Amino acid sequence: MSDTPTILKNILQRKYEEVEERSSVISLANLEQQIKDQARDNDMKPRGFTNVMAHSIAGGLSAVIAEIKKASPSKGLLRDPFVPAEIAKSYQYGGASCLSVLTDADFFQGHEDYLKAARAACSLPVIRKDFMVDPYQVFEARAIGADCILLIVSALEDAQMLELNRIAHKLGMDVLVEVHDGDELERALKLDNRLLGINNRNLHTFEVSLDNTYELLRFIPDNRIVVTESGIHTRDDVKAMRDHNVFSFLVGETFMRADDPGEKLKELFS
Ligand SMILES: O=C(O)c1ccccc1NCC(=O)[C@H](O)[C@H](O)COP(=O)(O)O
Repeated sequence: MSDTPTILKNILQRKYEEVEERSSVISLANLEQQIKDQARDNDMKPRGFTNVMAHSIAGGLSAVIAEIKKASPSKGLLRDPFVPAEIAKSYQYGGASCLSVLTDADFFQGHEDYLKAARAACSLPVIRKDFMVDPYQVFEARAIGADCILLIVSALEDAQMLELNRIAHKLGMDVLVEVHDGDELERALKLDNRLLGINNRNLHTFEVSLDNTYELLRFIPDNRIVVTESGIHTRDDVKAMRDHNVFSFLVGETFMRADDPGEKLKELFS
């Protein structure tokens, strides 16, 4: 990776600072205790993110991870007013398989409370959409109720990725491993996770191209569930992906700009 500053590098730098700040307020031991205390609460048990995705696809449907994000670095403010619990209900009604909730505050105007509120308002599994660089964040994810975490290959060394993946599984969560190019894909395939995300957005330049999914697809073994991420806007985009045997989707902006996100989901996917 070059030394030129990019938005992804800025985000990652901030994440390391954030871990320092947060762990000085709530220790890792404290988080672990919270997770233990919640273990008997049925509502907090992991909801089986990957299984729900696999089940949707097996039934011939598209498995849609519907995203709840207020703003993004590339597009600015996407939705205001922004009520995560209402959006979650609307997504469930619209047929989403799972939810993705941005918890990053500085770049996406997200919050952990948004994940808690969205998850409490529906029965769908939820991925904590954030930039994971440290085990502390994985424990934090489970403590707030996340059923899955995102690991962005370009943000991590191999050893870090393995460690975060191992901790997530130990805590009963699933992992979506995200790649953008062939080198990252080669690294991602060393993990045995079923869920593999191909981001059509280059997180350094913001350029989006659905061709990215088509190009990387042929290198992915059949036992993986490929999730195409970013830049899905129309029924034609969905049809083109399905024609390429891609049945799982992560969609944010298109839903966030719609008056009724669940209706928009139906419009694109049914
Ligand atoms: O969306 C951004 O501007 C962005 C910038 C830097 C890192 C990540 C970023 N987005 C995360 C995502 O990839 C999307 O939230 C997700 O795939 C949904 O994409 P879309 O449907 O295009 O909102």
